[in-house]
Amino acid sequence: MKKTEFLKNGYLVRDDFLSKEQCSQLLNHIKNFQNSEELPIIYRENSDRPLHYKVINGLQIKNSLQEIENLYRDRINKFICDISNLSLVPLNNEIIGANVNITPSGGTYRWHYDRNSVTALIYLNEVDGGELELYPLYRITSPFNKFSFLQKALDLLLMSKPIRFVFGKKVSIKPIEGRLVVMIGNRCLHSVNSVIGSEERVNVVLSYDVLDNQDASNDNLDNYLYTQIKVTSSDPNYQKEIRK
Ligand SMILES: O=C(O)CCC(=O)C(=O)O
Ligand SMILES: [Fe+2]
Repeated sequence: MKKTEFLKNGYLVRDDFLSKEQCSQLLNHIKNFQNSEELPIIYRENSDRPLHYKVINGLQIKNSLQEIENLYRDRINKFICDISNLSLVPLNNEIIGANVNITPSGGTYRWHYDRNSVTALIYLNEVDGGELELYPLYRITSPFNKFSFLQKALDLLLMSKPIRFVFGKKVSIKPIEGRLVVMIGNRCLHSVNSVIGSEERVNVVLSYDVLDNQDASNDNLDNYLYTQIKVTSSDPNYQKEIRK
């Protein structure tokens, strides 16, 4: 099958995917949700850029934010299958499948690869700073994926600032109301730059995978991303054993 533009580039940006009205309606629902349930600030120190945000997880979305659940299972799912020619489906793991990231002033998201293959991001408001920074198709994957330590070593090497600077080609994407970004999340190194000003940056994160790659379970990473629980691993994206 012919490789689509999206697969060749590793990412795609589509402006006005949601209208201003749709964005403000979603923002309102998210605000109401935050008034009914206080979200903890997650702060995970990191040598380069910390993870500093609040998150509404997939179960909370399923129970309280039906429009986002519908976007996840319907419109966006169709869109990403069209642009990739792949049979992509929502994740079995409902907590991590659909999220809303809320990044406060000064907040950032650490450099990482996603554990699923395709990720769609919808920005609901425009803020200063808070750019999505990405290195398209930057990851070198080890053919020996049983040895996760090798992959971890490769990833950490390529992630380091000087190597990124010399070998990487960084793309910076401003968060703008209604803008959709789709990327091959497990091949594009990405991160969120510091949010400037007082307004929180709010965006929807929808994760998909192919049917036979649905075991994204990693309790340590879930605790790291969704709770304030102390975690021991230096980088919880990597487990001692990779479960494939
Ligand atoms: O908020 C963004 O722009 C990116 C978030 C992200 O990479 C993630 O939640 O995995
Ligand atoms: Fe990500």
